[in-house]
This record gives sequence, structure tokens and C-alpha cells, in this order.
Amino acid sequence: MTLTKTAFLAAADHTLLAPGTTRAELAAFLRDAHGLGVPRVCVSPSLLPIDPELLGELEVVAVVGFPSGAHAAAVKAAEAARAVADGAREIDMVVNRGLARAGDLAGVETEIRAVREAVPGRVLKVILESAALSNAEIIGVCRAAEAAGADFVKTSTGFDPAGGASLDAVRLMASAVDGRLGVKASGGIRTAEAVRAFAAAGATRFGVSGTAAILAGWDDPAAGATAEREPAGY
Ligand SMILES: O=C[C@H](O)COP(=O)(O)O
Repeated sequence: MTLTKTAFLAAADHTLLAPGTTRAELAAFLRDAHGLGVPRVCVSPSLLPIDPELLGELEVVAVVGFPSGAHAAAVKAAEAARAVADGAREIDMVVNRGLARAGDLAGVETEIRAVREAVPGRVLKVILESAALSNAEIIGVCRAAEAAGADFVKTSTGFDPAGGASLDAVRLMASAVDGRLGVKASGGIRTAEAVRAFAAAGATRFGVSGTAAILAGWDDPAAGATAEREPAGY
């Protein structure tokens, strides 16, 4: 079934994660979010709490261990707990991919569980940075995320030189979790056509900073055409 514009909006995490973001830029981003009609915004935890007047009905997704994922598990857990205390409804944590690459899936599961236990009842997504992992590593992290009680697996931070989301990675992740967890595609998704392709590949949530262009191009591909952007790097 083709994804409708309404279904895309409901599944969109409208994202602002540039490291140098100011509170004034956050306020402008939130005004845009209200205009676009998205239900959620994904931001850095240091920008929380957000003025309720600016936030309105928007729900907050906060990233944790972002973007490298190389933080100690206890630090990620504390960061997640603090973000929730500051108003986050959902947590997108970056997994420690050194553990994944070493084949230490018990270690991966342990760190995800530490964050899971720090934010009971909140939606928890695990960012794999799939472009930097092998297929076997992607499947292993998906299994660890499920065993640790996560709600979603997510492809990418959007800031890694290895690249963002790919259709192959989403297909693999969707197959690994087989509907038991959601799959969030993020990083480099710039057009309505790309969103529809990722949905067909199995994505159930979309992390996008180019939401306005995607919506503009939903019915008119020429209006939403934008230049490809390279990952920002860090
Ligand atoms: O988590 C979401 C990503 O950072 C969004 O990436 P993007 O800016 O390439 O859309």
C-alpha cells in the first residue's frame, strides 16, 4: 500500500540536530513544525526543557550518546533519564558500534538495557549507524535491541561519513525485527519519492530535517526536488 501524505506526517520525526543550534534557531524550527503539522520534533538534549508556549502539542524526541555512540553506558542512561525529566517522550540512543563490530552482542544488549531501564514506559529507539556496519552486525544489533526491550531500530544519525539510510539496510532491519519493533529510516532522506521507497522497504518512522521539501514535493515532485546533502561529519 502506498504511503499517504497524512500517514507520512503521522510517522515523521521532524529533526534539528546540528551541533551549533541556538535557542533562537530552535524557536524558529518549532514555529515551522507547527506550520508543517508534524506530531514530533527530534532535538539535542541540551536544548531541553523547551518553553511550553513554543512546544504546544508537539512531542519531544531526544537523542542520546549522539552522534558517535562511544559514550559509557551509564552516561547514556543518565543522559536519557535527564532528557525524560526535561520533557522528552521518546529517546533515540546511538549504539556503541565498537561493541557491535567486535561481535560483543551481550555488551550491546547490556548498554541498551541500561538506557531502557532508565526510561521505563518511554519509546526507545536504537540508532545502529547501519552504513558503518556489516549485514551480520546489523542483524546482531537488531536482535540485541529487541532482547533489551527497545521499541524501534533506527538506521542513522545523519552525521556519519559512512552515509545515511539505505533501502537495503531498512529491508534487512525490517526482516530482522519482523514487525515486533518499528524501523526508523533517517539520514539523507530528502524527497517524497525517497520516503515512499523507504516505506515500501519496511520503514515505519522517518527521521527527516527536510520535512518541508518532502511535503512540498508530495504531489508535485518538481517542487520538492532538492540537492543531495553530504553527511555533516563530526
Ligand atoms: O535522526 C535524524 C537525522 O539526523 C536526520 O537526518 P537528515 O538531516 O539527513 O534528514
